[in-house]
Amino acid sequence: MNWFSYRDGALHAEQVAMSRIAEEFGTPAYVYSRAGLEAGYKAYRKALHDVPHLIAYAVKANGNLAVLNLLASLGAGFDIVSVGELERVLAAGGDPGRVVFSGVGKQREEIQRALEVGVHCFNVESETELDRIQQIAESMNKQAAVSLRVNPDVDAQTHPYISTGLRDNKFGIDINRALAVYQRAAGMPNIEITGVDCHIGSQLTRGEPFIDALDRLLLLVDDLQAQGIELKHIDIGGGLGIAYNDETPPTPSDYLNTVKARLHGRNLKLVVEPGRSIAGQAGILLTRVELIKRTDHKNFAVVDAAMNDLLRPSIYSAWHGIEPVEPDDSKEALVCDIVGPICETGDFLGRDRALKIVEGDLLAVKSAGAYGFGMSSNYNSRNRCAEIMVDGDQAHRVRRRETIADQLAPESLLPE
Ligand SMILES: Cc1ncc(COP(=O)(O)O)c(C=O)c1O
Ligand SMILES: N[C@@H](CCCC[NH3+])C(=O)O
Repeated sequence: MNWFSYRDGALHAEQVAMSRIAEEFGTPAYVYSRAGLEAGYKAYRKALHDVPHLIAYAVKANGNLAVLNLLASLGAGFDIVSVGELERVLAAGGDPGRVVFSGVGKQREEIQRALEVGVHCFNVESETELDRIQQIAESMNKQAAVSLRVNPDVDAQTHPYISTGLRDNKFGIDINRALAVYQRAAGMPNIEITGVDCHIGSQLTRGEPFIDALDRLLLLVDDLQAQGIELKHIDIGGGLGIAYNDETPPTPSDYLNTVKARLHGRNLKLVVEPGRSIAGQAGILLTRVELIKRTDHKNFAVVDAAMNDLLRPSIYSAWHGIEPVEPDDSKEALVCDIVGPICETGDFLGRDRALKIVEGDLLAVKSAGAYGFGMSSNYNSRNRCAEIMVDGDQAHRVRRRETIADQLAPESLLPE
């Protein structure tokens, strides 16, 4: 389902025409749909209404403050991987008691801050980190709630760069070591064991790898119980994919019904960490065709967005739907690559697309609500673009476009 649809010959986000947004706020711009974000979150809430649960939205997918604030107001918790993400959650009104802290390289100051505000738990990714948390918690005279992120050695069948549950990946504690690490943790005075966690990758389009990983985790839960270590929660991570093109991932409810059936009869709160499946389809990148470049071999539509705005096509060869905002059949179809102005051949948003476009037309790059703005950069000293949230018939700017002055301000010169 997509919250961007065509009416009166133009693409609308809910009731606002994209051409109006381009006029008012300029391009390129990310445009999010409040209704889409709400629906993404509520799909999880509905699927989990009958079991104790925590929906910890993965901030990395889209950490815009208005997005976080909206999700917090709906009751979401958050999965964070840095103190920066923690501060964003707090600034957006999120409840630290509903935050899980993941990541393989948590720094001392980050652990300290998380203990200070009282996060729900740390998803611990190594024994070294466990020792570090014990040490810091002791120095602060606090108890640290801890869940071990286990690496179950399961192939998520996704792009290798975003697969995280194989034993060759840097994430989590080898499942074969987990029992011993739990036993060590149980003896640490400032550690409170609360759960177990795994996250095997992102953009999974089949349910089997999730269930495979869950089954392995449940064997561990049973072993722990036999050793007298009782867990309060099981965190199955995020990772559910979306349809960028013709993929057919399970819906949250299909996926979670299978999970709930597996957990039936166990006294475990179910924690999930979805990112993409909440925000992905609720955003587009709006861009304008600067010029059309024709050669004997190939045509290029050079647009005003680039790989610095949307990196996914460049680094994962990811496919995003690209469509004119005002489709016009009277125009001639042009087979072209949609490219940005950046000095890299890898700077493309789409390849070999047939588009009926001329210079000046607006394009929508679809399914860009997750891992879009969050992965953007200032490469080639380009300004990071604005973010707009459409709410019914209103469009609000929820982050202004940077200016060159913003980029120059923090720089310092060597003393003379
Ligand atoms: C630990 C962790 N949790 C949750 C997520 C969210 O994943 P997704 O956006 O695929 O749901 C990620 C990213 O893959 C992650 O690394
Ligand atoms: N950045 C990735 C997803 C990585 C998920 C983070 N663990 C993407 O754009 O698809």
